[in-house]
Amino acid sequence: MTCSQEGRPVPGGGGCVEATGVCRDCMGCAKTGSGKTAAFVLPILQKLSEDPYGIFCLVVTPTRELAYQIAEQFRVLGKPLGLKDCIIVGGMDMVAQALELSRKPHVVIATPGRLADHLRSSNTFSLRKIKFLVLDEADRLLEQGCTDFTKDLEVILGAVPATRQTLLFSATLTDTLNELKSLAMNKPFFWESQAEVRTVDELVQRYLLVPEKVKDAYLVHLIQTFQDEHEDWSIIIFTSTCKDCQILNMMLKQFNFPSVALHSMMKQKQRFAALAKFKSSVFKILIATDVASRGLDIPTVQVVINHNTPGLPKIYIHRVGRTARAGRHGLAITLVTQYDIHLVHAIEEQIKTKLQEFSVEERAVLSILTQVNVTRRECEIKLEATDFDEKKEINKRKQMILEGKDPDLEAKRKAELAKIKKKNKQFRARVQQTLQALGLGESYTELEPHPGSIPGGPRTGTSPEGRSGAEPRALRELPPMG
Ligand SMILES: Nc1ncnc2c1ncn2[C@@H]1O[C@H](COP(=O)(O)OP(=O)(O)OP(=O)(O)O)[C@@H](O)[C@H]1O
Repeated sequence: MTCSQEGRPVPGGGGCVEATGVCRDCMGCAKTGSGKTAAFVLPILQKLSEDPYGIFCLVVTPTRELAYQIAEQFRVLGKPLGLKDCIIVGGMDMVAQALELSRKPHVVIATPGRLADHLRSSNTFSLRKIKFLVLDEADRLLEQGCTDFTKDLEVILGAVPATRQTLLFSATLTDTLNELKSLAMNKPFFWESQAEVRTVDELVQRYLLVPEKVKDAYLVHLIQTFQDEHEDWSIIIFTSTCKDCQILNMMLKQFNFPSVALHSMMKQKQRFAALAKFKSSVFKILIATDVASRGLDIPTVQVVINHNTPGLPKIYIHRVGRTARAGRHGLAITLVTQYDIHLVHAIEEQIKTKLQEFSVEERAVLSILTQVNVTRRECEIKLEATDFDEKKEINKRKQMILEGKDPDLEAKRKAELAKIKKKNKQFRARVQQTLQALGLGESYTELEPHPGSIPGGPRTGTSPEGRSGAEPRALRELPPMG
């Protein structure tokens, strides 16, 4: 493959070694499951074979599971070279890691937080001689989301030499291109796979319009159907929060589904164990937060279900990319409530394709509705009896302290904000009452979302029943809830 500078690949272009022999930094953007890992592992191993020493290469990646997966690829492909690697991630023994680092492995694969901790606290190893710095899922590493890596990255970038080759990879690089360019120097070579549609052709993408309150019944019905019809299929269900992930797992277990959970509030050993059980197909259902949405390569995954519609199109791209990998086929179903329709439109616009409706037997959903809702409530009560929320609070406080914030001050600010919001709400309610008393309430109630309707006109692939614009049947036929 050859390229143009900062452009798409062009025939006969110069590649990433300039005429002067100096290696240019590289930014690689290709669809999920297309083999980006091997695209950086193989050239690094080739260079390592010419001049083997440690520490030769540093790979930084956002999640611990991904670090282990990348290390596995280095091990398999680097076996003939007698490659020595070292994985530096949080949740594992820091002393053992320090010892491994001091033994000068050829390749270090790390998550930012733990590596920065080692750099701050230890002088038994050095990254001053590395030739390659790889930032896998580079856009995530630079994002300032719920986990902000920027401070740790500063420490890491301060510890690596200026003369190095930096390689940035992701399926969604383009949105953060300008920030990434500041990391990649010496006229970065930018390679982007040419395709209008940003998801793979082998992926069938569907949405299922469901009222918020009956979402779980639809989920249970979908899983039951897939289990009955395709015994060997593995399914990943993505949820928005750790708590939801935990509750859904408890709930599915109550229905005797073989499920495991993966989220950041679990101990690292439990996380690895859950993933291993799912990878080996001992458990066919993985319920996960976005900690599993990037990079994980599990060939047996046939279906991805989004229990919540992702708030950002790029999260959607990575989540659904856990299936239909390396030329295989896969199915992604996104549960969409009346409040999420604008999110679906944003996703469709980004991926340049329309999601089509997935039709289900609604009578079957209705038949399990009460049982599912009661089970969920029972699981919620069980979880409330544990210290799950308390643990979350402790973790939050720890994170704030690490970020240099005062947790008590932050709590006070949050409480004040909530007070202001409450006052605003009361004020709006009073205005609404007054308007209604004057017979002017109509224009305000129009702002409320109508369950089941899809603003933005009819969609492609609507089922023959033509649910677009109409209230879904399940919503009208719901039996009274217990
Ligand atoms: N040339 C190849 N031929 C066949 N399979 C390949 C090839 N290169 C890579 N693979 C396999 O394709 C799968 C997906 O590769 P990989 O995990 O690197 O994808 P990716 O592009 O990094 O995806 P993501 O964006 O989701 O991280 C892996 O199982 C890998 O072993």
